[in-house]
Amino acid sequence: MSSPADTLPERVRALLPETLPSRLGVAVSGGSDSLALLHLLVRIARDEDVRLFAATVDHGLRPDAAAEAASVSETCAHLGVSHVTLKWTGWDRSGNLQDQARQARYGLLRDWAVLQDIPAVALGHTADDQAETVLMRLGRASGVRGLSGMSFARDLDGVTLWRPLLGETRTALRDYLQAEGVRWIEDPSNQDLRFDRIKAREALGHLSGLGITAETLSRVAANLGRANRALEHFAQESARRVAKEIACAVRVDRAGFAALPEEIQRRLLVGILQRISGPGYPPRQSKVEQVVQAVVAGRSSTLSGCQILTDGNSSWFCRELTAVSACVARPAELWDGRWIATGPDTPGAQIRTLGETGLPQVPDWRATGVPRMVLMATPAVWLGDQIVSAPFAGFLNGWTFEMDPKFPEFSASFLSH
Ligand SMILES: Nc1ncnc2c1ncn2[C@@H]1O[C@H](COP(=O)(O)OP(=O)(O)OP(=O)(O)O)[C@@H](O)[C@H]1O
Repeated sequence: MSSPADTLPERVRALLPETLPSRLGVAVSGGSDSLALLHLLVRIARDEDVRLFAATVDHGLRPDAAAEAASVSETCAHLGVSHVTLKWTGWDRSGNLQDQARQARYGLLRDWAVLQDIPAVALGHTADDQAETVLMRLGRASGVRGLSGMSFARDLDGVTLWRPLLGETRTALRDYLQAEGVRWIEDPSNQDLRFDRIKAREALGHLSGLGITAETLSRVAANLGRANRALEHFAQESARRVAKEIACAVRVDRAGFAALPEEIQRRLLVGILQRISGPGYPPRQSKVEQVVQAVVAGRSSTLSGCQILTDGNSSWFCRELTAVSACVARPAELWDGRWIATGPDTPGAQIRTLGETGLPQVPDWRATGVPRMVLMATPAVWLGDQIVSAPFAGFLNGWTFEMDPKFPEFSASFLSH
């Protein structure tokens, strides 16, 4: 890290996959990091017959933003890289502006990439960003996953994000730009101490006496990233042994679960909850601990729109009936954001929970071996008050339900995305 600027291109190339896609995106704000990334990728793309596409998001929040985007556009034209400015106009003047702007930025970049048939977009996060992330997460008492910081690659709804500068310090990148005679834009919000990231940057400057620097903290992140991958692997293997997906629910063998280390129990629980009620913010640590205890002790509980029921040696994780009882969809529409029904053309058919009134219409539901509460929260096909099909309760009548293929398979729920 912080090694000489003249070997920077080789170091960055070595981090990227061996074969690059023929169309590669790069997100350029105009600051030193992403501008260095642009220049480095131009060199790489030229050597490897890759077409580079750059995008700048104009959040419309600072008077200079449009001029900055125009300056990036000019630089790109000079380098022979096609460039677009993506404008964000969506702020409703409520909520956390930084957070909304960031989410909007990723959304715009993702949609642009999909539209342009660009499978991967490179971002200019550096070792300094990584160190600041780790420092901020220390303040939130994060665990192994959080302290692993940002990963090199991540999926953003079908587009891969790469961070090839994570091993480089901002100083090394600025040295490189200076050597190349490139000028960058200083973002004034980088001085704004209202932002935690800027506070972390400031604090980092006072910790070097303890050997805590951008380099060491980003190495800590890399070490913990490796540990995290090992834990994910173990969690995935454990899930295969003690958990099984049945009828929109997950059945967990309580004895197997109780024998697992606490960290793995927690990871299993969070993965299962997100599998059942869809991705979202992970539940709070204290809540997760309570539910782990409840499963081990055989008590029922609820969390994140899921119901956890005990049935002999098993715990069942299913949708909480009240969380889905108002969900109504037509066949071919997503039910509860995830399930799609396919069956014979039935005008007027609706997808609703099987519920208390539907279950008695399915005489053989007990043959499934699935608890009543679990089945009641599953989707069924209705025509008025009549059940047409309840596949999870064993009454198919020509219908099936499948999870939207955009969701990964169950065992992938325990891996970071
Ligand atoms: N306005 C922008 N337009 C295009 N790309 C941007 C813009 N802002 C940031 N980026 C991209 O994101 C990278 C990281 O910048 P920054 O740390 O400000 O982003 P962030 O999205 O807030 O990061 P994080 O993912 O940690 O929240 C930049 O190097 C650049 O590649």
